[in-house]
Amino acid sequence: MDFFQCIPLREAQEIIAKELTGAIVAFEQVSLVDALGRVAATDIAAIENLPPFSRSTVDGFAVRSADTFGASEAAPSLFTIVGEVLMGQPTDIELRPGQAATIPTGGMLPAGADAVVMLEYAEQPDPHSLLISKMIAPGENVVVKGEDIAYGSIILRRGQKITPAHIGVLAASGVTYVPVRQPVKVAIISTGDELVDIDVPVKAGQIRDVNSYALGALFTGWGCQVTRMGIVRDSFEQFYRALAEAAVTHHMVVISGGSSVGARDFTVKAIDGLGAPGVLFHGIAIKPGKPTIFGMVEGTPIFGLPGHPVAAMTVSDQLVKPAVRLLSGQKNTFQRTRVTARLNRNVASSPGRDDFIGVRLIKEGANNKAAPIFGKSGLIRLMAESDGIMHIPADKSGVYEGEAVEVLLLYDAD
Ligand SMILES: Nc1nc2c(c(=O)[nH]1)N[C@H]1C(S)=C(S)[C@@H](COP(=O)(O)OP(=O)(O)OC[C@H]3O[C@@H](n4cnc5c(N)ncnc54)[C@H](O)[C@@H]3O)O[C@H]1N2
Ligand code: MOO
Repeated sequence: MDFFQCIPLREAQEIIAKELTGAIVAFEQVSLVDALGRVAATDIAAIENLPPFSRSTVDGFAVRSADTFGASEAAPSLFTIVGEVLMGQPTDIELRPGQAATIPTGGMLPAGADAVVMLEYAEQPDPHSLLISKMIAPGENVVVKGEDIAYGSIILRRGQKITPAHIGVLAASGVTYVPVRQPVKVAIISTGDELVDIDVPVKAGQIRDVNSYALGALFTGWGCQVTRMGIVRDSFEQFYRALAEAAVTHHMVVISGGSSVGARDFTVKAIDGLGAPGVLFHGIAIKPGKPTIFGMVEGTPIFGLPGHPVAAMTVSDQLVKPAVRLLSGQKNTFQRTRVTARLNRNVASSPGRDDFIGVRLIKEGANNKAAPIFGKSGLIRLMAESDGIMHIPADKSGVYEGEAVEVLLLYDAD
Protein backbone atom coordinates (compact mmCIF):
# COMPACT_ATOMS: atom_id res chain seq x y z
CA MET A 1 0.00 0.00 0.00
CA ASP A 2 1.20 3.50 -0.88
CA PHE A 3 0.59 6.42 1.45
CA PHE A 4 0.99 8.97 -1.29
CA GLN A 5 0.18 9.30 -4.97
CA CYS A 6 3.34 8.89 -7.05
CA ILE A 7 3.56 10.90 -10.27
CA PRO A 8 5.96 10.09 -13.14
CA LEU A 9 9.37 11.77 -13.01
CA ARG A 10 8.64 13.60 -16.31
CA GLU A 11 5.48 15.11 -14.78
CA ALA A 12 7.40 16.24 -11.69
CA GLN A 13 9.96 17.93 -13.94
CA GLU A 14 7.19 19.61 -15.92
CA ILE A 15 5.54 20.98 -12.77
CA ILE A 16 8.86 22.47 -11.66
CA ALA A 17 9.51 23.92 -15.11
CA LYS A 18 6.02 25.47 -15.22
CA GLU A 19 6.42 27.04 -11.77
CA LEU A 20 9.91 28.41 -12.33
CA THR A 21 10.07 29.41 -15.99
CA GLY A 22 10.67 33.15 -15.99
CA ALA A 23 11.28 33.31 -12.21
CA ILE A 24 14.85 34.45 -12.76
CA VAL A 25 16.97 35.95 -9.99
CA ALA A 26 18.25 39.54 -10.29
CA PHE A 27 21.49 40.41 -12.06
CA GLU A 28 24.70 42.05 -10.96
CA GLN A 29 27.92 43.23 -12.60
CA VAL A 30 31.11 41.31 -11.83
CA SER A 31 34.63 41.90 -13.01
CA LEU A 32 35.87 39.55 -15.71
CA VAL A 33 38.13 37.62 -13.32
CA ASP A 34 35.08 36.79 -11.15
CA ALA A 35 32.82 35.79 -14.05
CA LEU A 36 33.88 32.13 -14.45
CA GLY A 37 30.95 29.76 -13.88
CA ARG A 38 28.42 32.59 -13.63
CA VAL A 39 25.38 32.82 -15.93
CA ALA A 40 25.32 35.68 -18.45
CA ALA A 41 22.38 38.01 -17.81
CA THR A 42 22.41 39.68 -21.25
CA ASP A 43 23.78 39.08 -24.73
CA ILE A 44 27.13 40.80 -25.22
CA ALA A 45 28.00 42.00 -28.72
CA ALA A 46 31.52 42.71 -29.98
CA ILE A 47 32.17 46.44 -30.26
CA GLU A 48 35.24 45.96 -32.45
CA ASN A 49 36.65 43.59 -35.03
CA LEU A 50 39.02 40.91 -33.84
CA PRO A 51 41.74 40.95 -34.88
CA PRO A 52 41.43 44.69 -35.44
CA PHE A 53 43.88 44.43 -38.38
CA SER A 54 44.88 41.56 -40.70
CA ARG A 55 47.79 39.62 -39.18
CA SER A 56 50.34 37.06 -40.25
CA THR A 57 50.20 33.64 -38.57
CA VAL A 58 53.82 32.76 -39.48
CA ASP A 59 57.30 34.27 -39.73
CA GLY A 60 58.00 35.03 -43.38
CA PHE A 61 57.30 37.48 -46.19
CA ALA A 62 54.07 39.34 -46.96
CA VAL A 63 53.31 39.24 -50.69
CA ARG A 64 50.54 39.77 -53.23
CA SER A 65 49.47 36.16 -53.88
CA ALA A 66 48.78 36.89 -57.56
CA ASP A 67 52.49 37.57 -58.00
CA THR A 68 53.25 33.91 -57.21
CA PHE A 69 50.93 32.64 -59.95
CA GLY A 70 52.80 30.01 -61.99
CA ALA A 71 55.79 29.94 -59.59
CA SER A 72 57.65 26.60 -59.46
CA GLU A 73 61.06 25.14 -58.57
CA ALA A 74 62.02 25.53 -62.23
CA ALA A 75 60.64 29.08 -62.52
CA PRO A 76 60.50 30.84 -59.14
CA SER A 77 58.85 34.28 -58.80
CA LEU A 78 61.28 37.09 -58.02
CA PHE A 79 60.40 39.79 -55.46
CA THR A 80 62.05 42.94 -54.16
CA ILE A 81 61.99 43.26 -50.36
CA VAL A 82 60.83 46.81 -49.69
CA GLY A 83 60.76 46.84 -45.88
CA GLU A 84 60.11 45.08 -42.59
CA VAL A 85 56.95 44.96 -40.47
CA LEU A 86 57.76 45.35 -36.78
CA MET A 87 55.85 43.48 -34.05
CA GLY A 88 53.23 45.55 -32.24
CA GLN A 89 53.60 48.51 -34.59
CA PRO A 90 51.57 49.86 -37.48
CA THR A 91 53.17 49.76 -40.91
CA ASP A 92 52.90 52.23 -43.77
CA ILE A 93 54.41 49.82 -46.31
CA GLU A 94 52.23 49.48 -49.40
CA LEU A 95 53.16 46.55 -51.64
CA ARG A 96 53.18 47.07 -55.39
CA PRO A 97 53.41 44.19 -57.88
CA GLY A 98 56.64 42.22 -57.42
CA GLN A 99 57.29 43.58 -53.91
CA ALA A 100 57.49 41.72 -50.57
CA ALA A 101 57.99 42.72 -46.92
CA THR A 102 59.54 40.79 -44.04
CA ILE A 103 56.87 40.03 -41.39
CA PRO A 104 56.88 38.30 -37.96
CA THR A 105 54.14 35.94 -36.64
CA GLY A 106 51.36 38.27 -35.45
CA GLY A 107 52.66 41.25 -37.44
CA MET A 108 50.32 43.64 -39.25
CA LEU A 109 49.82 42.79 -42.91
CA PRO A 110 50.94 45.72 -45.09
CA ALA A 111 48.53 47.33 -47.55
CA GLY A 112 48.45 45.51 -50.88
CA ALA A 113 49.51 42.16 -49.36
CA ASP A 114 47.00 39.31 -49.10
CA ALA A 115 49.18 36.33 -48.11
CA VAL A 116 52.40 35.40 -46.32
CA VAL A 117 54.98 32.87 -47.44
CA MET A 118 56.87 31.07 -44.67
CA LEU A 119 60.59 31.77 -44.30
CA GLU A 120 61.48 28.16 -45.10
CA TYR A 121 59.73 28.33 -48.50
CA ALA A 122 61.58 31.43 -49.66
CA GLU A 123 65.14 31.99 -50.74
CA GLN A 124 67.04 35.26 -50.38
CA PRO A 125 69.83 35.47 -52.99
CA ASP A 126 70.70 38.86 -51.43
CA PRO A 127 69.18 41.01 -48.58
CA HIS A 128 66.84 42.86 -50.99
CA SER A 129 65.65 39.98 -53.18
CA LEU A 130 63.41 37.00 -52.68
CA LEU A 131 62.69 33.89 -54.72
CA ILE A 132 59.44 31.98 -54.15
CA SER A 133 59.18 28.63 -55.87
CA LYS A 134 55.54 27.68 -55.19
CA MET A 135 52.18 29.31 -55.69
CA ILE A 136 50.64 31.01 -52.61
CA ALA A 137 46.85 31.11 -52.21
CA PRO A 138 45.08 34.37 -51.32
CA GLY A 139 44.69 34.53 -47.50
CA GLU A 140 47.39 31.90 -46.89
CA ASN A 141 48.96 32.27 -43.43
CA VAL A 142 46.84 35.33 -42.67
CA VAL A 143 44.03 35.99 -40.18
CA VAL A 144 42.03 38.79 -41.73
CA LYS A 145 40.53 41.70 -39.81
CA GLY A 146 37.31 40.53 -38.07
CA GLU A 147 37.93 36.84 -38.95
CA ASP A 148 37.99 35.81 -35.27
CA ILE A 149 35.12 37.99 -34.04
CA ALA A 150 33.27 40.38 -36.34
CA TYR A 151 32.07 43.75 -35.08
CA GLY A 152 28.48 43.41 -33.80
CA SER A 153 28.51 39.61 -33.47
CA ILE A 154 27.27 38.05 -30.21
CA ILE A 155 30.23 36.85 -28.13
CA LEU A 156 28.26 35.77 -25.06
CA ARG A 157 24.61 34.77 -25.02
CA ARG A 158 22.15 35.44 -22.22
CA GLY A 159 21.72 32.27 -20.17
CA GLN A 160 25.14 30.84 -21.05
CA LYS A 161 27.30 29.58 -18.20
CA ILE A 162 30.62 31.38 -18.59
CA THR A 163 33.54 29.06 -19.41
CA PRO A 164 37.30 29.78 -19.51
CA ALA A 165 36.99 30.14 -23.31
CA HIS A 166 34.26 32.80 -22.89
CA ILE A 167 36.59 34.63 -20.47
CA GLY A 168 39.21 34.58 -23.24
CA VAL A 169 36.77 35.95 -25.84
CA LEU A 170 35.62 38.67 -23.44
CA ALA A 171 39.23 39.58 -22.60
CA ALA A 172 40.10 39.75 -26.31
CA SER A 173 37.17 42.11 -26.81
CA GLY A 174 38.15 44.38 -23.90
CA VAL A 175 35.11 43.55 -21.73
CA THR A 176 36.11 44.28 -18.12
CA TYR A 177 32.73 43.85 -16.38
CA VAL A 178 30.07 41.25 -17.17
CA PRO A 179 26.35 41.36 -16.29
CA VAL A 180 25.58 38.00 -14.64
CA ARG A 181 22.77 36.46 -12.62
CA GLN A 182 23.17 36.56 -8.87
CA PRO A 183 24.05 33.16 -7.44
CA VAL A 184 20.89 31.23 -6.53
CA LYS A 185 20.66 31.38 -2.73
CA VAL A 186 19.71 27.99 -1.36
CA ALA A 187 18.95 27.20 2.28
CA ILE A 188 19.40 23.60 3.42
CA ILE A 189 17.56 22.40 6.49
CA SER A 190 18.42 18.98 7.91
CA THR A 191 15.68 17.41 9.99
CA GLY A 192 15.85 14.51 12.40
CA ASP A 193 16.25 13.86 16.14
CA GLU A 194 18.96 11.30 15.34
CA LEU A 195 21.25 13.81 13.63
CA VAL A 196 24.29 15.54 15.11
CA ASP A 197 26.74 17.90 13.44
CA ILE A 198 30.09 16.57 12.33
CA ASP A 199 32.10 18.11 15.17
CA VAL A 200 29.93 16.62 17.93
CA PRO A 201 30.62 13.20 19.53
CA VAL A 202 28.06 10.68 18.26
CA LYS A 203 26.07 8.87 20.96
CA ALA A 204 24.24 5.55 20.59
CA GLY A 205 21.29 5.90 18.19
CA GLN A 206 22.69 9.06 16.60
CA ILE A 207 24.30 9.61 13.20
CA ARG A 208 26.17 12.55 11.68
CA ASP A 209 24.38 14.96 9.35
CA VAL A 210 25.61 13.87 5.91
CA ASN A 211 23.06 15.57 3.69
CA SER A 212 23.54 19.24 4.47
CA TYR A 213 27.23 18.78 3.64
CA ALA A 214 26.87 16.55 0.58
CA LEU A 215 23.95 18.55 -0.87
CA GLY A 216 25.64 21.83 0.06
CA ALA A 217 28.72 20.76 -1.88
CA LEU A 218 26.62 19.61 -4.85
CA PHE A 219 24.73 22.93 -5.03
CA THR A 220 27.90 24.98 -4.53
CA GLY A 221 29.35 23.12 -7.52
CA TRP A 222 26.36 24.31 -9.56
CA GLY A 223 27.14 27.92 -8.64
CA CYS A 224 24.66 28.33 -5.78
CA GLN A 225 25.26 30.31 -2.61
CA VAL A 226 24.43 27.79 0.08
CA THR A 227 23.33 28.42 3.67
CA ARG A 228 23.39 25.37 5.88
CA MET A 229 20.64 26.25 8.36
CA GLY A 230 21.75 23.45 10.66
CA ILE A 231 19.81 20.57 12.15
CA VAL A 232 16.22 21.16 13.12
CA ARG A 233 14.85 18.78 15.74
CA ASP A 234 11.57 17.03 15.14
CA SER A 235 9.36 19.71 16.65
CA PHE A 236 6.79 21.23 14.32
CA GLU A 237 7.10 24.75 15.75
CA GLN A 238 10.89 24.82 15.44
CA PHE A 239 10.73 23.40 11.92
CA TYR A 240 7.98 25.78 10.82
CA ARG A 241 9.95 28.79 12.08
CA ALA A 242 13.17 27.66 10.36
CA LEU A 243 11.33 27.04 7.09
CA ALA A 244 9.53 30.40 7.23
CA GLU A 245 12.80 32.23 7.79
CA ALA A 246 14.62 30.29 5.07
CA ALA A 247 11.82 30.87 2.52
CA VAL A 248 11.91 34.67 2.84
CA THR A 249 15.71 34.99 2.87
CA HIS A 250 16.55 32.55 0.04
CA HIS A 251 15.58 31.83 -3.56
CA MET A 252 15.05 28.15 -2.76
CA VAL A 253 14.79 25.89 0.28
CA VAL A 254 15.87 22.26 0.40
CA ILE A 255 14.76 20.17 3.37
CA SER A 256 16.46 16.85 4.02
CA GLY A 257 14.46 14.13 5.78
CA GLY A 258 10.89 14.10 6.96
CA SER A 259 9.50 13.50 3.47
CA SER A 260 8.07 10.07 4.19
CA VAL A 261 4.90 9.27 6.14
CA GLY A 262 6.23 8.67 9.63
CA ALA A 263 4.46 10.14 12.63
CA ARG A 264 7.00 12.97 12.82
CA ASP A 265 6.89 13.83 9.11
CA PHE A 266 5.34 17.25 9.06
CA THR A 267 7.07 18.80 6.05
CA VAL A 268 3.87 18.79 3.98
CA LYS A 269 1.90 20.45 6.76
CA ALA A 270 4.52 23.18 7.16
CA ILE A 271 4.78 23.95 3.42
CA ASP A 272 0.98 24.09 3.09
CA GLY A 273 0.73 26.29 6.18
CA LEU A 274 3.28 28.83 4.98
CA GLY A 275 1.52 30.12 1.89
CA ALA A 276 0.00 29.47 -1.52
CA PRO A 277 -0.02 27.30 -3.49
CA GLY A 278 1.80 24.97 -1.03
CA VAL A 279 2.63 21.37 -1.87
CA LEU A 280 2.36 20.56 -5.61
CA PHE A 281 3.42 16.94 -5.47
CA HIS A 282 4.39 14.34 -2.89
CA GLY A 283 5.74 11.12 -4.30
CA ILE A 284 7.48 10.33 -7.60
CA ALA A 285 7.68 7.01 -9.44
CA ILE A 286 11.44 6.87 -9.08
CA LYS A 287 13.96 4.77 -7.19
CA PRO A 288 15.55 5.98 -5.04
CA GLY A 289 13.67 9.10 -4.06
CA LYS A 290 10.02 8.07 -4.04
CA PRO A 291 8.85 10.21 -1.08
CA THR A 292 10.04 13.52 -2.58
CA ILE A 293 7.98 16.65 -1.92
CA PHE A 294 7.85 19.84 -3.98
CA GLY A 295 5.91 22.97 -3.24
CA MET A 296 5.89 26.71 -3.81
CA VAL A 297 5.45 29.22 -1.02
CA GLU A 298 4.78 32.76 -2.25
CA GLY A 299 7.14 32.28 -5.21
CA THR A 300 9.85 30.33 -3.38
CA PRO A 301 10.36 26.70 -4.41
CA ILE A 302 10.63 24.26 -1.51
CA PHE A 303 11.99 20.73 -1.94
CA GLY A 304 11.47 18.04 0.68
CA LEU A 305 14.11 15.43 -0.11
CA PRO A 306 14.23 11.92 1.33
CA GLY A 307 16.66 11.53 4.22
CA HIS A 308 18.56 8.61 2.70
CA PRO A 309 21.68 10.30 1.28
CA VAL A 310 21.72 8.50 -2.10
CA ALA A 311 18.05 9.35 -2.61
CA ALA A 312 18.68 12.99 -1.64
CA MET A 313 21.55 13.32 -4.13
CA THR A 314 19.72 11.50 -6.93
CA VAL A 315 16.61 13.65 -6.59
CA SER A 316 18.78 16.77 -6.43
CA ASP A 317 20.37 15.72 -9.68
CA GLN A 318 17.00 15.16 -11.38
CA LEU A 319 14.89 17.98 -9.91
CA VAL A 320 16.89 20.54 -7.92
CA LYS A 321 19.46 21.02 -10.67
CA PRO A 322 16.90 22.00 -13.35
CA ALA A 323 15.25 24.29 -10.78
CA VAL A 324 18.59 26.04 -10.15
CA ARG A 325 19.09 26.40 -13.90
CA LEU A 326 15.64 27.92 -14.35
CA LEU A 327 16.16 30.37 -11.48
CA SER A 328 19.51 31.46 -12.87
CA GLY A 329 18.05 31.91 -16.35
CA GLN A 330 20.09 29.13 -17.96
CA LYS A 331 18.73 27.93 -21.28
CA ASN A 332 19.67 24.24 -21.06
CA THR A 333 17.32 23.30 -18.21
CA PHE A 334 17.36 19.56 -18.69
CA GLN A 335 20.57 19.20 -20.70
CA ARG A 336 22.96 16.63 -19.28
CA THR A 337 26.41 15.32 -20.00
CA ARG A 338 25.87 11.64 -20.76
CA VAL A 339 28.16 8.85 -21.74
CA THR A 340 27.04 5.57 -23.25
CA ALA A 341 28.36 2.40 -21.66
CA ARG A 342 27.66 -1.32 -21.92
CA LEU A 343 26.46 -3.05 -18.78
CA ASN A 344 28.75 -5.71 -17.34
CA ARG A 345 25.82 -7.69 -15.88
CA ASN A 346 22.02 -7.99 -15.98
CA VAL A 347 20.10 -5.42 -13.95
CA ALA A 348 16.43 -5.86 -13.07
CA SER A 349 14.07 -2.91 -12.73
CA SER A 350 10.35 -2.41 -12.13
CA PRO A 351 8.41 -1.06 -15.10
CA GLY A 352 6.45 2.11 -14.36
CA ARG A 353 9.31 3.59 -12.34
CA ASP A 354 12.50 5.41 -13.38
CA ASP A 355 15.48 3.71 -11.73
CA PHE A 356 18.81 5.40 -11.05
CA ILE A 357 21.77 3.25 -10.07
CA GLY A 358 25.32 4.45 -9.43
CA VAL A 359 27.89 2.95 -11.80
CA ARG A 360 31.63 2.81 -12.12
CA LEU A 361 32.87 3.39 -15.67
CA ILE A 362 35.59 1.02 -16.84
CA LYS A 363 37.42 1.90 -20.05
CA GLU A 364 37.70 -1.05 -22.45
CA GLY A 365 39.37 -0.03 -25.68
CA ALA A 366 37.22 2.62 -27.33
CA ASN A 367 34.17 1.71 -25.20
CA ASN A 368 33.04 2.12 -21.61
CA LYS A 369 31.74 -0.69 -19.46
CA ALA A 370 29.32 0.23 -16.68
CA ALA A 371 29.64 -1.66 -13.41
CA PRO A 372 26.60 -1.02 -11.18
CA ILE A 373 27.24 -0.24 -7.52
CA PHE A 374 24.35 -1.90 -5.74
CA GLY A 375 23.22 -1.11 -2.22
CA LYS A 376 20.55 0.55 -0.13
CA SER A 377 19.90 4.25 -0.60
CA GLY A 378 21.07 4.97 2.94
CA LEU A 379 24.67 4.14 2.02
CA ILE A 380 26.54 7.33 1.08
CA ARG A 381 29.62 5.36 0.01
CA LEU A 382 27.70 4.19 -3.09
CA MET A 383 27.81 7.73 -4.46
CA ALA A 384 31.48 8.14 -3.61
CA GLU A 385 32.31 4.92 -5.50
CA SER A 386 30.27 5.91 -8.58
CA ASP A 387 31.43 7.87 -11.62
CA GLY A 388 27.88 8.54 -12.68
CA ILE A 389 24.28 7.40 -12.46
CA MET A 390 22.76 4.90 -14.86
CA HIS A 391 19.17 5.67 -15.82
CA ILE A 392 16.71 2.86 -16.52
CA PRO A 393 13.60 4.54 -17.95
CA ALA A 394 10.14 3.71 -16.62
CA ASP A 395 9.15 1.69 -19.72
CA LYS A 396 11.88 -0.94 -19.17
CA SER A 397 11.78 -3.97 -16.92
CA GLY A 398 15.55 -4.31 -16.79
CA VAL A 399 18.71 -4.15 -18.84
CA TYR A 400 20.75 -7.13 -20.02
CA GLU A 401 24.50 -7.58 -19.81
CA GLY A 402 26.09 -6.04 -22.90
CA GLU A 403 23.18 -3.65 -23.54
CA ALA A 404 23.97 0.04 -23.93
CA VAL A 405 22.87 2.33 -21.09
CA GLU A 406 23.05 6.09 -20.64
CA VAL A 407 25.16 7.22 -17.72
CA LEU A 408 24.61 10.74 -16.38
CA LEU A 409 27.80 12.25 -15.08
CA LEU A 410 27.18 13.54 -11.57
CA TYR A 411 29.51 16.48 -11.88
CA ASP A 412 28.96 17.64 -15.44
CA ALA A 413 30.22 21.07 -16.40
CA ASP A 414 27.06 22.73 -17.71
N1 LIG B 1 6.65 2.69 5.85
C1 LIG B 1 7.42 3.34 4.97
N2 LIG B 1 8.62 3.74 5.38
C2 LIG B 1 9.43 4.35 4.52
C3 LIG B 1 9.02 4.58 3.17
C4 LIG B 1 7.74 4.18 2.78
O1 LIG B 1 7.31 4.35 1.63
N3 LIG B 1 6.96 3.56 3.73
N4 LIG B 1 9.88 5.17 2.30
C5 LIG B 1 11.29 4.94 2.59
C6 LIG B 1 12.11 5.69 1.70
S1 LIG B 1 12.13 5.17 0.10
C7 LIG B 1 12.89 6.70 2.15
S2 LIG B 1 13.99 7.43 1.09
C8 LIG B 1 12.82 7.21 3.49
C9 LIG B 1 12.56 8.69 3.49
O2 LIG B 1 12.51 9.11 4.77
P1 LIG B 1 12.32 10.61 5.21
O3 LIG B 1 12.56 11.50 4.05
O4 LIG B 1 11.04 10.75 5.90
O5 LIG B 1 13.55 10.85 6.13
P2 LIG B 1 13.85 10.39 7.57
O6 LIG B 1 12.85 9.43 8.05
O7 LIG B 1 14.12 11.59 8.36
O8 LIG B 1 15.22 9.66 7.29
C10 LIG B 1 15.36 8.53 6.50
C11 LIG B 1 16.74 7.96 6.75
O9 LIG B 1 17.74 8.89 6.35
C12 LIG B 1 18.57 9.24 7.45
N5 LIG B 1 18.87 10.67 7.35
C13 LIG B 1 17.99 11.66 7.48
N6 LIG B 1 18.63 12.85 7.36
C14 LIG B 1 19.92 12.59 7.19
C15 LIG B 1 21.07 13.40 7.05
N7 LIG B 1 20.99 14.73 7.03
N8 LIG B 1 22.25 12.79 6.91
C16 LIG B 1 22.35 11.43 6.93
N9 LIG B 1 21.28 10.62 7.03
C17 LIG B 1 20.10 11.18 7.20
C18 LIG B 1 17.75 8.94 8.65
O10 LIG B 1 18.55 8.74 9.78
C19 LIG B 1 16.99 7.69 8.23
O11 LIG B 1 17.81 6.57 8.36
O12 LIG B 1 11.78 6.62 4.21
C20 LIG B 1 11.67 5.22 4.03
N10 LIG B 1 10.66 4.76 4.93
O1 MOO C 1 14.06 7.25 -1.59
MO1 MOO C 1 14.17 5.84 -0.81
O2 MOO C 1 15.82 6.00 -0.62
O3 MOO C 1 13.65 5.38 -2.40
O4 MOO C 1 14.77 4.23 -0.64
